[in-house]
Amino acid sequence: MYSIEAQGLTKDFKIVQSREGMKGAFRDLFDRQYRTIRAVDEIDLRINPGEIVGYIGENGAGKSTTIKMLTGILQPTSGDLKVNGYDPHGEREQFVKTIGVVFGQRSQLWWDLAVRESFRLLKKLYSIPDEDYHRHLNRLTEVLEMGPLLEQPVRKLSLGQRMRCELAAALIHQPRLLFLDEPTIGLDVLVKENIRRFLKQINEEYGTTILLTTHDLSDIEALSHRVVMLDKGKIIYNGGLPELSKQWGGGPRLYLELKEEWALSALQDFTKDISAEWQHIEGRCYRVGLTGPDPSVSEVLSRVVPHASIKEIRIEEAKTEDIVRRIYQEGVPHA
Ligand SMILES: Nc1ncnc2c1ncn2[C@@H]1O[C@H](COP(=O)(O)OP(=O)(O)OP(=O)(O)O)[C@@H](O)[C@H]1O
Repeated sequence: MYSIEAQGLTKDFKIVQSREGMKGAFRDLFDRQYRTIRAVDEIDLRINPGEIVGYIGENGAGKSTTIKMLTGILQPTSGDLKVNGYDPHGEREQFVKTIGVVFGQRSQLWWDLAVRESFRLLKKLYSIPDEDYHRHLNRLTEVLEMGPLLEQPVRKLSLGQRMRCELAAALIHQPRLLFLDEPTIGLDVLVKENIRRFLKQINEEYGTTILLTTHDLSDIEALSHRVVMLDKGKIIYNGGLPELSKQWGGGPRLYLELKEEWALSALQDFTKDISAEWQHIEGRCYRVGLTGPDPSVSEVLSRVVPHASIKEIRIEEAKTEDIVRRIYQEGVPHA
């Protein structure tokens, strides 16, 4: 059984379309016009138990809407959906016991209560047996180093401390599937690192499936086995991160500092029969993108060396962030 199995999953929102001017506003009062926005457009998605999948996309791509359907908050307009074997919206009561949710911006802890009291309430809510609760809470307290935080009211916690408690709250009932929305937003590097280590640990130890939505690609790089990229409600990439770099990274780039400044057109001339993209950085510094399958660094150098003297050479691998930004900007050509 898949943790998540969606087929043709779609969500439309009907929104009121306002007419212009005073007259329009007046007409709107009596005769409303609606427009439909397709936020999620027939997506097919299968996630196996134990996978960590990064769900990425630009603002407005439809990530939150998908997560809301997967967690049962929103009812899909059409399509088939099973999460942990349940229809998330239709069988909400049993279903929520099998998932954990952390939304970076929202808290599921009670602001004025001590952290331990919030956990007690969750124990009741999920009907967790005493023994399981204590064993699991002790383990979470140890791994997330929450000991000194348990008696403090939530409102007194720092963001990093609160996020650790949020994670514990989402996992207290040992869900098989964890949804994380921007789990490291606003956290400093050290806390981010700890949280990522913890997530890896629970994934390995308990086989918890994790679906992670984030704008911070280093979260994805550190954690995900697979990345699913959404654009205008459609999945445009579903695969590994290294493959993404290989497919759209444009290969390595060559950084050259020449002894003299050359006109870009002259340098382009040297390599005009191979797919090398020249860029003038500043002064005597240039960057050459090796985009096609054929050109190699040595090929480019062999064209340049007879004409121009080189002061410094560096090979730069394309960064995931740059690749993803490029895909967002240019789209996936053969999606
Ligand atoms: N309740 C709603 N009513 C009308 N339109 C909505 C509603 N929720 C989302 N939308 C629209 O659906 C589209 C997808 O929004 P969604 O919030 O799912 O994107 P997102 O990828 O999560 O973006 P972000 O990264 O900014 O959170 C957007 O065009 C948004 O304006």
